[in-house]
Order: sequence, then structure tokens, then C-alpha cells
Amino acid sequence: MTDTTTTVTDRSFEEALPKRRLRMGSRTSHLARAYAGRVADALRLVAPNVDVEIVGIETSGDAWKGDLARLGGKGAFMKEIDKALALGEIDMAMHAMKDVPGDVPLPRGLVFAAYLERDDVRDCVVWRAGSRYESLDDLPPGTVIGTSAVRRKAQILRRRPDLQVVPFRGNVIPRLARLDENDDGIEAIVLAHSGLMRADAGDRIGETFPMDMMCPAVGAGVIGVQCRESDEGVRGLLRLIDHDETRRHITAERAMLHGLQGHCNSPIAGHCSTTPDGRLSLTGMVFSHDGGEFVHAHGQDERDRAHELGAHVAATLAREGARDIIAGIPH
Ligand SMILES: NCc1[nH]cc(CCC(=O)O)c1CC(=O)O
Repeated sequence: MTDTTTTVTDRSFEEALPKRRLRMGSRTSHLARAYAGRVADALRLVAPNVDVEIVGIETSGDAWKGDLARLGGKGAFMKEIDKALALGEIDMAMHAMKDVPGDVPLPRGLVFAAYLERDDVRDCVVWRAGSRYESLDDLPPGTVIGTSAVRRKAQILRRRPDLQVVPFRGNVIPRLARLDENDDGIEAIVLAHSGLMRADAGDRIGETFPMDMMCPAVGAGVIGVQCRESDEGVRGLLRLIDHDETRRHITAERAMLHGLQGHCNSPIAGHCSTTPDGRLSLTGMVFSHDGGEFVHAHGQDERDRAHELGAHVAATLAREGARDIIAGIPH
């Protein structure tokens, strides 16, 4: 199909659609609402006759303050939203793809019909208010860094095995507030660059980690929009805001995640990009909890073979011992 054909289809679709109100489910955190607003803006641009209402849904993941693994992992951020979508209470649902688990199948009857163009995927340091440091390199041995992500912990400890990493979680804005209260001796935390930007906290971004020091999470920086598979109208609409290259990258990364059958607590990193000659390039890493052990794999394939590339890199990682490392980590 040529670009011209697509444009004509888009316009006729828009004209055929009567004024319509669509409800989009989103978590209630500041960051989730900012992401949902971005999806609504993108839809408004391609379909001015569609009015998007954002419906805040509090998930069990947001309400739970304890260890996520005990709640059944990251899927806890989706369950209530998936249910509302399946029941028709909402027409679409917005998710940060990083929070979508890879070891359980997505609910039947729901599809990701759009991925927005990927944001910056890097992680960065956020110093507590008044901290005098500028880089991990400056920290005295034993300095305490807060992060609950095993992927981040393992990679920080690979660079600085003498630092102390303690669990620290919560939605982005409250997490920053708790860091600044600083009654637990934490000097800095690690967060996603894009999340801080979206949450209007870009001024807190400290040292930004290069990709070769901190491989991002699968799905980092990508917003996905789900709808019912049977809802042709909404699927057609979402297709208009789907970013093709991001879809290829997400497909490869998630095929890798699925191939490894990592659970919510697995320190798995994965990143797919496009080479200058248009091929897909995928890096995957799996770490032991203390960062002492890790396996690494990389592969390239044609741009329409994202799924095969992900499966291939997962198989390579598995051959290198990734499954043993994953199995050795408690759920
Ligand atoms: N784990 C929570 C989460 N889920 C998505 C983002 C924002 C960045 C993204 O969408 O990748 C964040 C915050 C963070 O990890 O700092």
C-alpha cells in the first residue's frame, strides 16, 4: 500500500465517523494522567470529531504499598483496567508498556492497537534535595541508593559494587517527595528520564546513564493503547496514531521477554532499535540479583522479522544460562 492510499482511507474514515465520545481508562497517578493526555492529544489531531474522556481507575498495584511480587507482580497495574475494558465500561485503555508483564498472556479479546512513538529510554539519577553529588562515581563506598527494580539494582552494582541498594518504590511524584524528606539515609534514587519529563519533574534529572551502562527495561518509554479486538471502529481510529517503527521494536522486545518467561521480579533488560540500513537490532540482558552474574545477547534481522528476532535473542540468552539465573530468583 502506498502512503497516498493510506491518507485517502484515513480521510474517508474520519468523514464516515459521527461525532463520538470515547472513554479511555488510565491509572490515576500524575504520570499516567500525563500519558493519557498525550494519547488524547494524538487522537484529537487525527480525528477532530472524536472526544476523548479520560477515566481514572485505581488499580490494586497503586493501592498496595508492600512488595509487588506478593501481589502477583506488575499485572496488578492492569487488572482492574482490563476488566473495565472487557466489560465495555471504557473503550480504550492506556498503559506504559514497561509495566505490561511478559510471562502471562494478555487477556483474550483485548489488543494493543496503537503504540505512540517511543520517548527517551534512558534511566537517570535523582539526588535528594541538598545532595552535593553529581555522579555515581563521586559517591563514598556504602552510600545508599533507592530502587526496587532489580534490573536497575544489578546494573548499578555492576558499576559500583561498593554502594548499597535498598528497595524504594511508589508513584513518581510521591517518590520524589519521600526522597527529599530523607529520613532513611537515601542519597539518590533511579528513575526513567521520560517519566520525569512527563511528570513535569525534568528539573530533577541528574546523571543520565548511557545505554551501555544501564540497558533499559523492555517497553521503556512506550505508551500502548488497548481496545477490544472486536471493536473495529476504535481499532481503525487507533491505527491512525500507531507508530510503525515503535511497534516493530516493542514486538521484538516483548517476544524476547516472552521467550525467557521472565516473571515480574526478573532482572531482564532489552532494547531494540533500527540500524542506519533499516534492520532491527536487539540487545537482551539477564542479571542475577547482586549484578555479579549476567548474560548478554545481541541479534539483528530484517525489519519485518521482529518476532523472530526476539525469539532468537531469547533462545541465545537461554543457551547462555539465562533460565538458571531467572529460576534462581525468588518470585
Ligand atoms: N515502573 C514505573 C514506571 N512505569 C513507566 C514509567 C515511566 C517511564 C516509561 O514509560 O518507561 C515508570 C517510572 C519509572 O520507572 O521511573
